[in-house]
Amino acid sequence: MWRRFAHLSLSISRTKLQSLQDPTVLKLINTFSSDAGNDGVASSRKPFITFVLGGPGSGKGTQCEKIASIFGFAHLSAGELLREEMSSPSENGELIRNVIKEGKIVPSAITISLIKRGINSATSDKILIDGFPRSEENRIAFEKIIGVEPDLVIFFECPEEEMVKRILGRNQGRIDDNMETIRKRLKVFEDLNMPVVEHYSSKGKVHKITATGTVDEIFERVRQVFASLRYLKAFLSF
Ligand SMILES: Nc1ncnc2c1ncn2[C@@H]1O[C@H](COP(=O)(O)OP(=O)(O)OP(=O)(O)O)[C@@H](O)[C@H]1O
Ligand SMILES: Nc1ccn([C@H]2C[C@H](O)[C@@H](COP(=O)(O)O)O2)c(=O)n1
Ligand SMILES: [Mg+2]
Repeated sequence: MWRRFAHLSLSISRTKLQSLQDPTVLKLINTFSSDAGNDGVASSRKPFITFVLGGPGSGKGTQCEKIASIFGFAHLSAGELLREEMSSPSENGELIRNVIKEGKIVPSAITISLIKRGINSATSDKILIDGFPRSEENRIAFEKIIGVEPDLVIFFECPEEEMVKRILGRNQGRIDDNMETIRKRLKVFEDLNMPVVEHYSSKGKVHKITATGTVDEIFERVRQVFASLRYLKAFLSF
């Protein structure tokens, strides 16, 4: 059985928590109302899963590194896992390369098997999944295969021109960091990824972060969300 990171309903009164009247805490109460576990990942623990979403170049990877180092999360970047798979002698390497170059989305079965492996080998039971799910198809497949919903969703909102500027300045030799692919990725983001954000928003799981300003200014907004989690954790002694 997975160990619940935050199984609020067992030990505390919802009314008592709501009496705190802190909007962030109230939102977080809703995020902790998830789902029964199953055998999608190693069955000894139930990780606390955060999906980190945002357009291409919105700063997901940059902020995840900071969250991981300060709050002790394991960071799994779907794009990074796919790039590693693409560069290894994998049977899916060629397919992944073509899909990434076209700015499209790799079939869910491939991405989820890489994420599942990452969750099972993570040394923390708090997991950030960066850049996933990218589509409703990704989301539905994850919930079916892994058997859980995320506890929390962080969404970085950033204007397109800022995202383009950041990607063109990234200089990491990525095959999709060129104007032709960026245009396609932006369209895929609007058409396929935004419905995922809307789905989780309707379930009260999304924390929208304004992703403009310096890395530190943005992290201060992010930090407040995760600090509230810690606060909740201390308050509840779970
Ligand atoms: N607040 C910021 N201001 C300026 N540059 C930034 C900021 N945050 C990140 N960057 C830079 O912008 C580029 C894109 O950031 P990052 O790789 O974190 O975005 P991402 O959302 O993970 O993008 P992708 O979806 O393409 O992987 C990087 O070169 C990063 O150093
Ligand atoms: N769930 C995902 C995540 C990523 N990809 C592919 C397509 C993306 O354009 C590319 C790069 O991802 P990023 O590093 O920008 O997060 O990887 C995918 O198909 N499915
Ligand atoms: Mg990234």
